[in-house]
Amino acid sequence: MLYPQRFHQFTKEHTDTLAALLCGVLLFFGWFALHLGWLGFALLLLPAAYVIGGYESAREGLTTLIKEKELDVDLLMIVAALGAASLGLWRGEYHLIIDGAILILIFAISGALEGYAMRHTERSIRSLMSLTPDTATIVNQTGEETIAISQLQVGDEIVVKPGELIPTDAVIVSGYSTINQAAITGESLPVEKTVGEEVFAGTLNGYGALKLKVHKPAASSLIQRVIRLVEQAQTEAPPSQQFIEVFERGYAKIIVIAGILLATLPPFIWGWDWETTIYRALTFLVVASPCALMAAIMPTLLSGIANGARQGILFKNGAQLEKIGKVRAIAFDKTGTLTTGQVQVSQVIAASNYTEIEVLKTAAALESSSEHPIAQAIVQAARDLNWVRATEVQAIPGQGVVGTANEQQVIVGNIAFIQKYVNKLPQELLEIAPSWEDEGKTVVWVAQGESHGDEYQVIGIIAIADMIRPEAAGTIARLRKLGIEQIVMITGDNQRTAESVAQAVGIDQVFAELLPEDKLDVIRSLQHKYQTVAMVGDGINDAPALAQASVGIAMGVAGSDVVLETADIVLMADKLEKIAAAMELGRRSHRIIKQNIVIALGFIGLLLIGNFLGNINLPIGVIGHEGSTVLVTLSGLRLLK
Ligand SMILES: Nc1ncnc2c1ncn2[C@@H]1O[C@H](COP(=O)(O)OP(=O)(O)OP(=O)(O)O)[C@@H](O)[C@H]1O
Ligand SMILES: [Cu+]
Repeated sequence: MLYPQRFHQFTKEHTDTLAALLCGVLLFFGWFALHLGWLGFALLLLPAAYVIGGYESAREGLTTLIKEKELDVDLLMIVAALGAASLGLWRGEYHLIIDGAILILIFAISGALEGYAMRHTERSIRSLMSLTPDTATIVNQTGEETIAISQLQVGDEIVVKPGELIPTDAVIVSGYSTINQAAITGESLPVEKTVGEEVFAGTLNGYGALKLKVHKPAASSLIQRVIRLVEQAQTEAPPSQQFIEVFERGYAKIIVIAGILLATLPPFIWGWDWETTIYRALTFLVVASPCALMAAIMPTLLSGIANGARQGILFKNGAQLEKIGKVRAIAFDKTGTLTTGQVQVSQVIAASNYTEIEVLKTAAALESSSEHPIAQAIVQAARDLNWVRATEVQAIPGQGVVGTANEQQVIVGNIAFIQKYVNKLPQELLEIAPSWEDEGKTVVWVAQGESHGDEYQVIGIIAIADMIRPEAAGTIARLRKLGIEQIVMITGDNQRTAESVAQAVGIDQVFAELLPEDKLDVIRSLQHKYQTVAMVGDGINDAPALAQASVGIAMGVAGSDVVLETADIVLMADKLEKIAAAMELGRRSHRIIKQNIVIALGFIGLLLIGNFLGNINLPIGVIGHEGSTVLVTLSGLRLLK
């Protein structure tokens, strides 16, 4: 049964192409028959060409007319073609029927082309989905069993053999392997993954056998969410397209009114004969229609989205593709964006009377309840020491955590946070901290005191080191080359650390020690000056700023869900240099759209003048009009490359 089903799919996908083809063949034989003088035969073939080529647009046009009481341009085309045919029949000038059929044919071709652009986009994204297997091998008491993905439950354990596709998002519980994540990131270099790390549905397992634990329902796996996002992208028209659509509807009405006037008045005013009058009115209807203008934007943007998806750049809608090309200022978060965010404890120094072990243990007791990367680094460093998880832990975003451990009130966080509790910081630590910060490290202070007492004491400081992304400096330089006027860093971390990183990557303006809402203010003030501002971030603390920015860009897919939802563009490949690629793509699409609009308006203007001066006949009008529509569509498809 595979073959008929495939055939069915094939025909479904290609109906408009087939219709155009069939229309062309019928038209050709109709024209031939007419030349041989077989009138009856021609009058059989040509109407068939009309029906097959025009059916789809007529149906759509009539639906819009009836349901929304709006005129669309497609309907005008059909009316013009039918008008030509009627005129031909009435006057016995059968070549007019051919002219109308040519109109329908080229119209069908441009529709097929547009459909092709749509499907191509969809396919680039669907190809992600087709990569996920339908079944998974689950391990239970009775051994291994193959079940459908839809039956997987959270908590199930599954095995994935070398060379197999990962069936659903899950966490590795045993084994080690290299995984090709190209399906979601566009990056074919395999990444190493081991126990505790997350693997994604649709990615390809390398040489290691893995045992995984399912930690979220298959339907909410990353790839499914991405597919949903893209489906949304296709249904939401960007503002420029919306504008064109509103314009179209108003314009279509004007054309109809003008067309009716042109078809009725000239015989009375200038004494034209009826045939010339109607012929010119029909030509007017065709050449004045804004088909080419309609095709100027969407195919281009869809092609751009498809192109981005292939490179691991996910545009959530076409508007963002247009916008990122216009960005004049860009703000980067530090941790996890300019740096890898895989932070590590590099040094620990205890205050007098305490030991380094105590500092780490105390900090870990609290940080084990925090999600912050710093927290994870501290817990990791203290993994071989035995400590008891603190109680009453409270995380204060952008500052630190407080809680109770060993019957003591403990505070872990940055210096400003600690100073709220401790009056006098140890002099020797105050001297060391800045030198760490100058190396780009973050200093975490740990203090403790009697519960409910007010005597807190610093017990030590911990240096947290992060690695600057190797591609960061290159990306900043490339953005400067692209003419971005302002590049800033905004971070919750302290000024010295921030400046050290900024200097290393070539950013000269730094806003440090910001709370999440302060980041938002910085974006606002940048927008005031530069209008279109992009923000690049990865953490929850960046979400407000990402939402405020004209273009919010999220790094990587492993980030938090909030960020994935808030951002307009997701760099799935987790590579900074994709920002420059996204901008170039945005600018190219902007350029192509502008060219398209100029071409479209140019053709409409020329043809209108030609028609008015009376030296254009219907076939030339049709070819000029529909030809420019096809030209503009094809020009948009350039962006696929
Ligand atoms: N759980 C925590 N443990 C220790 N310190 C913390 C914790 N959470 C926040 N801090 C302190 O607050 C500062 C700001 O944190 P925030 O999460 O806003 O930004 P960040 O992760 O340092 O950097 P960025 O804003 O560049 O992503 C941190 O640099 C750290 O000093
Ligand atoms: Cu048209």
